[in-house]
Amino acid sequence: MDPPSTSLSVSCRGSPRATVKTGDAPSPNKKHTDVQASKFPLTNGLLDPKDTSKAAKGGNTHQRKKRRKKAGATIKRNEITGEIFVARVICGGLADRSGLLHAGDRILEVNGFPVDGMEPEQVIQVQARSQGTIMFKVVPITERPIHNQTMLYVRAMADYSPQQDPAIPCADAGMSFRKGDILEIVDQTDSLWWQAKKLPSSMACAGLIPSTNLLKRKQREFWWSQPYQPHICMQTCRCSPTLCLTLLKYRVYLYILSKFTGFRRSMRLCRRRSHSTTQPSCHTRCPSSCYSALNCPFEEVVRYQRLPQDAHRLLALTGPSGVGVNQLRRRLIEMNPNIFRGAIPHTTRAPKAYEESGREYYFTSREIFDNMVYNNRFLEYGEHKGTLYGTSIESVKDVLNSGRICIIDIEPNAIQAVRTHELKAYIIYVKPPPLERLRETRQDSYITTNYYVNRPFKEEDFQEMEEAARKIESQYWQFFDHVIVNDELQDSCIQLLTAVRRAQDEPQWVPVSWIRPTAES
Ligand SMILES: Nc1ncnc2c1ncn2[C@@H]1O[C@H](COP(=O)(O)OP(=O)(O)OP(=O)(O)O)[C@@H](O)[C@H]1O
Repeated sequence: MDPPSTSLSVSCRGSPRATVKTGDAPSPNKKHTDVQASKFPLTNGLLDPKDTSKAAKGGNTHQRKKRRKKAGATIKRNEITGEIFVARVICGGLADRSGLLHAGDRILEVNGFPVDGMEPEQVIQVQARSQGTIMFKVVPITERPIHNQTMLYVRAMADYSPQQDPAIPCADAGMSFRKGDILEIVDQTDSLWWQAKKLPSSMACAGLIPSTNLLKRKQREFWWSQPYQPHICMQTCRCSPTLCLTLLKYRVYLYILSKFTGFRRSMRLCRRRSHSTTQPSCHTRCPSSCYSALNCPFEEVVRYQRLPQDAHRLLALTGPSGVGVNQLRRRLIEMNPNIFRGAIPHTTRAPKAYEESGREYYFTSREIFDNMVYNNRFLEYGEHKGTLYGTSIESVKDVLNSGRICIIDIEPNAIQAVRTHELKAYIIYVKPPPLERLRETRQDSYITTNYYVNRPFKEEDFQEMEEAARKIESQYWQFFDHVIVNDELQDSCIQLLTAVRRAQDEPQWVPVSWIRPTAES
């Protein structure tokens, strides 16, 4: 005897209902094309016949798109038998909420029209022409797979747009995301196409996104299709420190910031140079400059709330040269030096008469410094006029272990070095305001360049800042926990204080490896 088929009717005035009839058994899957099963309009999960008629009879495409909502299922055709199947049911959509349609169900009829042999697009047209109740006659899948879905949250490391992805089974069911977005993966049944929701979100319905494996595959294919470019970054910094440093050619700016204890002379790596150069450098501890979404298109994250007895999270400010990173850092420390501290840097230069090792700097020999570089003990380091400067992990930990909040400014390519289980850095990106606001707000400010200390800002400084910001954002946006547009300085300081409080006292998404350390982390 044939297995039973089911007629599903979805009504605008009542709950979805089902009746059982007889029909054919579904055939085994062959080659399929997914298409969004339905675009009929829904109001609170029910069909709205008025909207259906409007959408069918009139209005431009945009209006129609706006009125129509997704039914939440996609269909596919067995290319050999011509049978139409439900390809997937989108989590949270009408079909899912009704509990009546399941992936693998074979569709026999839509509103009395037999659909066998039709193209999926034709099936959709039949459905789109329907008003009010839409009736599906289906043969339910005999063995529904049991899925033990585990909750997975990820941070996207790349941008994705379903409309620009020819491989997506159904672009209408796809969900776009931008790097840095937090996604809740609600369904991983299909190893290639996951279902996800963007957080924070009020959207009931999930969207299709490529899985990690699929993205990696796509990125590998893209990478291989690119012309060969020699890559000379020495990621591990296991090279001879002297060779490494010679390659760096970094300059360091020194500012005497304050006479207060804990206020160090800032080690300023030359931002201009590092942002304008296309050569990758190896002056950071981790291979951050080579960080590639190829390795990890999604980063698994968990919600982390610092406990009162835990060390504070490191605050790391970054941004284009001249934007005001150091000014903001300095103001925060000035506000409360008992709470906020910078990390004392190491240097190979001789101490001046008034300087004391461990106060302004840790004064070390070149051999010791080289050794520290070799053992990856610096978050970042550089050379200026034959002298080496570096911020060590140990000096950051000293501040954190003293119960204070450590605030440092870093180059963007040192971000990965501070995103660790032990430092749990909260990354704040300081972004320049639009050009006209830069001109207005920086009228009485001074910039320090490679050649001048404290000269008035010029138009080219603003242009360079904008350009550097664009590059930083395109490469590192996914790592920023907070963004401050440094327009009015006073406002930015308030925003910084708020961000600092949030970082320490409110739950945040952090890499899962910080909470459940793995062998690699
Ligand atoms: N919002 C602001 N409005 C006006 N002036 C500002 C603002 N923010 C910073 N400045 C001024 O801009 C100048 C550059 O700031 P700062 O030294 O902090 O830059 P930076 O980002 O640390 O860059 P670099 O690393 O190249 O030194 C300083 O004179 C500072 O006082």
